[in-house]
Amino acid sequence: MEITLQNIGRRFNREWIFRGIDYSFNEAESYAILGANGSGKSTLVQIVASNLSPSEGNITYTFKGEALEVENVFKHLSFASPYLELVEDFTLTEIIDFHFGFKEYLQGFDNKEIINLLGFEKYRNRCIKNFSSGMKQRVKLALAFCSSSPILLLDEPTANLDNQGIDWYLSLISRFSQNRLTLICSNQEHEYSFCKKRLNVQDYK
Ligand SMILES: Nc1ncnc2c1ncn2[C@@H]1O[C@H](COP(=O)(O)OP(=O)(O)OP(=O)(O)O)[C@@H](O)[C@H]1O
Repeated sequence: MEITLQNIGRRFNREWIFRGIDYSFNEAESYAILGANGSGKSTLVQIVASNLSPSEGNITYTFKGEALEVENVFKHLSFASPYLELVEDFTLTEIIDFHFGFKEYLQGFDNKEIINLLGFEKYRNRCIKNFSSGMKQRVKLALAFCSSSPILLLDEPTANLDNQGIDWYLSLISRFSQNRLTLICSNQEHEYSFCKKRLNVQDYK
């Protein structure tokens, strides 16, 4: 999967958040999207995910050498962010089944293996609404990691995680970002230190 941004800009009302982004995200590489609070990292990743339209410019997706229609992009990406809501009335095991009603499992994973990866065996029948914010964040990451998709988008991946949770993320990110185009929105070095490529949205004010 390759994603090309041509002269991308986004404004809310009259305020331009960024303009003139020309950039290519190449297959199976890892990118950090950097910038201060409010600089537009989440806005950019929402545009890349095709959840938000750019106010100007073009974005193109190439999958296996062929152009991909914008309306089909969602099928090829996994996304985790603190502002993404989980269905609170589901138990852990139900939410995994629900998620994988729409997505395919990464090879070698199923409901049980994801619960093992989370280390949440004793919480399998607990409702998501009774999970702590850090536990929910781990679930969001595990669902994204274990979905078979060529694009992995993580916005503030260690938000709400304690030191143990951060270590859990760090122990997994290299493995799950391998062979997929990975974008990490962050201003915390530990979250993206493995990314060789960096795009700072503040360079496009
Ligand atoms: N729907 C919206 N309507 C109006 N303004 C918005 C909207 N969404 C975002 N903004 C504004 O766009 C700017 C960029 O927000 P964004 O969330 O992309 O920043 P960020 O770099 O991800 O910030 P943070 O590091 O705090 O998460 C901010 O000024 C924000 O208030």
